[in-house]
Amino acid sequence: MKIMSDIKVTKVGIVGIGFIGSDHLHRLTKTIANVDVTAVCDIVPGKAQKELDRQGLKAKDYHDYHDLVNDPDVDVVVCTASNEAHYEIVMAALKAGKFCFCEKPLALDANQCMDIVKEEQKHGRRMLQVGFMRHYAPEYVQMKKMIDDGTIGHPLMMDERHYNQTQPEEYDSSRSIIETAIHEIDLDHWLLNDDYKDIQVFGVRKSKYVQNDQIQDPMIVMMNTKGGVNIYLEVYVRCQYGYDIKCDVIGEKGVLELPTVPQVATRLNAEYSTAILTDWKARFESAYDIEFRDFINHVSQDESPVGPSAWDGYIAAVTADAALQSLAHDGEKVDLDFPERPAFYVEK
Ligand SMILES: NC(=O)C1=CN([C@@H]2O[C@H](COP(=O)(O)OP(=O)(O)OC[C@H]3O[C@@H](n4cnc5c(N)ncnc54)[C@H](O)[C@@H]3O)[C@@H](O)[C@H]2O)C=CC1
Ligand SMILES: O=C1[C@@H](O)[C@H](O)[C@@H](O)[C@H](O)[C@H]1O
Repeated sequence: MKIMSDIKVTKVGIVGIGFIGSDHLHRLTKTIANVDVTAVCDIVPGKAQKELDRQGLKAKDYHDYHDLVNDPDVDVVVCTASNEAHYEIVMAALKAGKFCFCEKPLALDANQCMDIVKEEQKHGRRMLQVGFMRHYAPEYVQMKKMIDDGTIGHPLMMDERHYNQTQPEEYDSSRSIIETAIHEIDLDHWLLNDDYKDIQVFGVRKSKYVQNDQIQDPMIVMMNTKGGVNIYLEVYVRCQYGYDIKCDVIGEKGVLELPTVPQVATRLNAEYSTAILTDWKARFESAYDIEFRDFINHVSQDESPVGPSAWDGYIAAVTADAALQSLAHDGEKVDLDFPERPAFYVEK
């Protein structure tokens, strides 16, 4: 007797095969069930094919994302290209009527994000998810639940750190905000169930490891929420020693502390030590896995994705635009005001 399976294989095309594109390619072919990566694309000739070969995979290799987006063998577009290419790739995917997963930031600024929001709404249902994977990290999910439960009373302050070991030489202040701090910008109001009231961004003494004058590194981001919570975030993208993410939520009765990834501690030669990770791949591995499982589960059934939305991408971009404005004006406080979340983007 032949057993019929109703499990549908989702045909995915990935645009941008750099650091995270390669990682998601591996994830979608080796970790997430019922996915066929039918096509890849990178603007640099040969780059995507080299990665396919390295991972022992076969897929169509395009150099122009339009060809991938319009390929009938691609049902879902995953955009892992550089920030400046997100807008055009996402718009093309939406215009072609395809579900789309776009890495953060959704686009370069709030205007571009609003265009995407409007394009998505033409479909009458959500078609897009943004790669704010921390919403899926079990430790942040637990923190949110404890904040909602009132475990520490009302949150009063947040104390955060977003340190990268290093970044490419051309990394500038704008990227520190729209590519690095954007994670906390997106995450904190979600954790707190609150909206931002204002933001301030300023530099401190520069690290000697900063080679260009286009970046302020480290920089301090401060936000106040409408509910009166003060958020303090250090962004330091060339800290040299490792990848270090801190998130303390200080409440009326206690403190919630984000755990670091479990590492075996060593007691040896009169020393007690634990390793610190060096990049986001290992630090948020389970979050990326859960995120893609959820996204694929929905779109494979022709259902809208339910993870971070284009509206979340837009809210983050409005905040990031204000952050850049503050940095350009020596850390002046910039007020924030957001339009009401449209019904289209309210969770059902
Ligand atoms: N959620 C997360 O934790 C992470 C998200 N990201 C995001 O993913 C994106 C990519 O980051 P990385 O992989 O680190 O950068 P990368 O520079 O290593 O890779 C980007 C790739 O996109 C390609 N590309 C650029 N424009 C293109 C176009 N028009 N068509 C096709 N390919 C194009 C580049 O040639 C490059 O290979 C960024 O937007 C970044 O913010 C990156 C790392 C972690
Ligand atoms: O999203 C990411 C990168 O694009 C970004 O460049 C890093 O700073 C972040 O830590 C990482 O999570």
